[in-house]
Amino acid sequence: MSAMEPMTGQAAMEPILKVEHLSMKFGGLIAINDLSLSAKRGDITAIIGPNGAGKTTVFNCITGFYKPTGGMLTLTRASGEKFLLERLPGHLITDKAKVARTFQNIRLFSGLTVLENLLVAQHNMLMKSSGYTILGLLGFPAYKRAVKEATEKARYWLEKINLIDRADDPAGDLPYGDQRRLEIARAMCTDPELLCLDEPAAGLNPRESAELNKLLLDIRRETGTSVLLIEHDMSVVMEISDHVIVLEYGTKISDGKPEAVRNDPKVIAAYLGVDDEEIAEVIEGAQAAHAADPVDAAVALLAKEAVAEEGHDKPAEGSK
Ligand SMILES: Nc1ncnc2c1ncn2[C@@H]1O[C@H](COP(=O)(O)OP(=O)(O)OP(=O)(O)O)[C@@H](O)[C@H]1O
Repeated sequence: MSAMEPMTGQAAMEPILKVEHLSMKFGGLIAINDLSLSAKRGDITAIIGPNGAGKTTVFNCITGFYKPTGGMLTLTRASGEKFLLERLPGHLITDKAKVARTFQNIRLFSGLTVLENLLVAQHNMLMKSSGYTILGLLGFPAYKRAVKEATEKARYWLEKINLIDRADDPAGDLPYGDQRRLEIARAMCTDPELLCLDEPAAGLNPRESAELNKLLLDIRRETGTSVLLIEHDMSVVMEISDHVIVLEYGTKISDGKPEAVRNDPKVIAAYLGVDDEEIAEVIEGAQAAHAADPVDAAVALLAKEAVAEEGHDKPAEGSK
């Protein structure tokens, strides 16, 4: 298969993203080990897992920042066109495969205005309409039309994220939560079919996390964009995801609906750093004791035990 392939009739039914036998090594470290997963078109799919599980590495492989050591990443657009992401240069992953991303650390142009940040995102489209010439930039009607359209699109997204009143302020002056939403708006200005968000709720307070949930659900409903999300904030993951994939040490340990994953002893064990058989036993105990939410009760009990154990291990204050 070439990096770009024409549509087939079946294609629109296929998952938007299929990752097959992905592996990524950094020297002797195996960050991703034979990982396969898929994301359904129109779904919000979350990738979760403890620190260092390999989530960002998967994103970096999908978005062309890393060339994987092995495996295949197939993006199928709604038109049926297929792209092998591991073979595409980064700029074509955005322009042709229509994948956009945000980063764990905010990467806005803080000295540019809020509106300008959204226009820069559309730079490639504007350059194309100028015919890549100075004359084009000066007078081409197509260019003028493209600038008008780009500004309209930017303003549309600023309305959506409630930042239209701050359009002319430097992006760096915005509060942190607003900058996070602006990054999402910037990604949406490239008209992605797959939006990859790396910890969009990091550093947000509960009100801002709730706003983020609403924004992502609105995006999905109004544009049909598929969302792939890395997130540690379980209030975001559990409330808006259709499908959750859990990684640990670069491999998949669970995959399913949010509720099923939340109750999976393997997942709880990975997060608490304990044995999954022990978790299963404690959950059974909580069920037998008729706890309202046996999983919550089991997690609370194990977390309490872990804290008590840690306190026990610590030398008494004042001792050397
Ligand atoms: N460029 C790199 N060079 C060397 N090792 C790397 C590189 N990128 C990631 N790693 C290693 O790969 C493993 C997975 O890292 P990754 O950042 O993908 O995990 P993560 O699940 O996103 O973690 P977190 O939740 O803390 O962001 C870690 O052991 C990390 O140190």
